[in-house]
Amino acid sequence: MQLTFYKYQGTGNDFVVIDNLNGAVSLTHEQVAFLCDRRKGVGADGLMLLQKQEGYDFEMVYYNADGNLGSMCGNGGRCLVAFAQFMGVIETEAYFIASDGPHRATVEHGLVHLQMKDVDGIEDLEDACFMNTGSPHYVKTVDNLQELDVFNQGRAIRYSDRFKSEGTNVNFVEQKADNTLFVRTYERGVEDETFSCGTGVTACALAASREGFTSPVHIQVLGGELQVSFEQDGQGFKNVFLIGPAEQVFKGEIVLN
Ligand SMILES: N[C@H](CCC[C@H](N)C(=O)O)C(=O)O
Repeated sequence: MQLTFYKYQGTGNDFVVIDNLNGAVSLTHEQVAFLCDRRKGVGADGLMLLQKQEGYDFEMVYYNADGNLGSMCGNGGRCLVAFAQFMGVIETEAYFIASDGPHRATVEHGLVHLQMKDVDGIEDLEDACFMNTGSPHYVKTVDNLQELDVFNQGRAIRYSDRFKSEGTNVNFVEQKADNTLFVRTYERGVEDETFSCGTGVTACALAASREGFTSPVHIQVLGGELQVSFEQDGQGFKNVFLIGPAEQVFKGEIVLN
């Protein structure tokens, strides 16, 4: 089968994106893993299908690079909104359904503002915290993040007794001046450090709000800059938005076996 695909990236988190508005595309686990393989396929941190869904502008189907259906992906969501706009499915506002429920988004001055799910609360761990922002996130504050071995330290936490069966994404955060965080993330399903993780930086911003950081929090990641705005709601948070760029890189065709 010859498959037309698009490549998108949002702050260096990159995705194979496929138009499945006619419902004709159905990919196996192996085909998704092949398309995301950086040596044998196209190469990406994840793969998304743009699909029709009644009551919504579209449906986001997200797979991790390992070929498994994933939970919510914040950067992917922003990229799929940009793709839906490119395809003429939306103009500047979107209401779509993803694995963690409905999402609203707007495109303003080239940036996608994506509403994330409300977060009920933050679980405190011994020297870190844990929450679900659509995907599970462990958040640990560190010094000198540039020098940290994110791969090995992140992997050790992801495969620790508490997390090994379900997995978790692991974020390391350095607090900077001017309401800014520097974040590096080990991603479950990619099983490596990625250049940016949208649900991850969202978790880091909400965690930092407990230490005086205010909305919008500015976040630096290896692949660029993001912002997270939110409102406190008791122990939780509502009106959480992930704001950043989403760019089409290229379009191609690939033969699938
Ligand atoms: N890169 C994504 C997270 C993907 C989630 C996935 N790695 C998982 O939890 O299995 C983001 O921008 O939010």
